[in-house]
Amino acid sequence: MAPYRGCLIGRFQPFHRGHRKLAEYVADDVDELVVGIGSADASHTRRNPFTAGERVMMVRKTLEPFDITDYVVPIEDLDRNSVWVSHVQSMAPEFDVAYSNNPLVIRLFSEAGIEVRQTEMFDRDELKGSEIRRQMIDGEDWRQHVPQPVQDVIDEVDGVGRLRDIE
Ligand SMILES: Nc1ncnc2c1ncn2[C@@H]1O[C@H](COP(=O)(O)OP(=O)(O)OP(=O)(O)O)[C@@H](O)[C@H]1O
Ligand SMILES: NC(=O)c1ccc[n+]([C@@H]2O[C@H](COP(=O)(O)O)[C@@H](O)[C@H]2O)c1
Repeated sequence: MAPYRGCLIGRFQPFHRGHRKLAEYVADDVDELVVGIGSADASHTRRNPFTAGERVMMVRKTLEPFDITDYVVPIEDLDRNSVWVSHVQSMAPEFDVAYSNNPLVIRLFSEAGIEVRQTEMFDRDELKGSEIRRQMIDGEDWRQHVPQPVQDVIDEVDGVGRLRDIE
């Protein structure tokens, strides 16, 4: 029988401890995990500082110790929401269920007849990409909110310097 696959889509700017807990939770639900790196074409902005490749490294290195097969697939944005789900399907391994709390993503998958599961938010006050990026810019302790392999990637690419330099 084909493995039951779940797809987790997000921008992961950066991949933080909330995302890791979410991936752990989804891994319990499915045989294989597809992680879609959304807005793959975006980088070097305050909202999307990291490239798709850098985010692939963050996710792969963090999920490495997990006992699950995972596929990490960059997915560029499109100007047309109406064909985005087909675009995702054209880039990712076939999956049975998607996981997201993003209202637009939920709406688009549901209209395409794909089951979407919403999940609990963990420590959302602290585990939030925009807040972690702000802490990086303001010199606060962002490290506690991201897994060690993600800290290593951010250090490798001088992510803090990059965020401070760009508008
Ligand atoms: N703390 C968290 N706990 C569980 N799931 C989370 C948490 N933060 C985000 N997610 C989920 O991860 C997916 C991807 O989220 P995303 O990459 O936008 O993170 P974010 O922290 O909301 O970042 P940003 O503030 O940059 O929008 C979404 O489905 C979102 O609901
Ligand atoms: N038309 C489109 O390109 C389209 C539509 C819906 C979601 N998305 C992407 O899906 C991802 C959703 O992730 P977030 O939940 O982290 O926002 C984002 O990268 C978003 O840009 C793209």
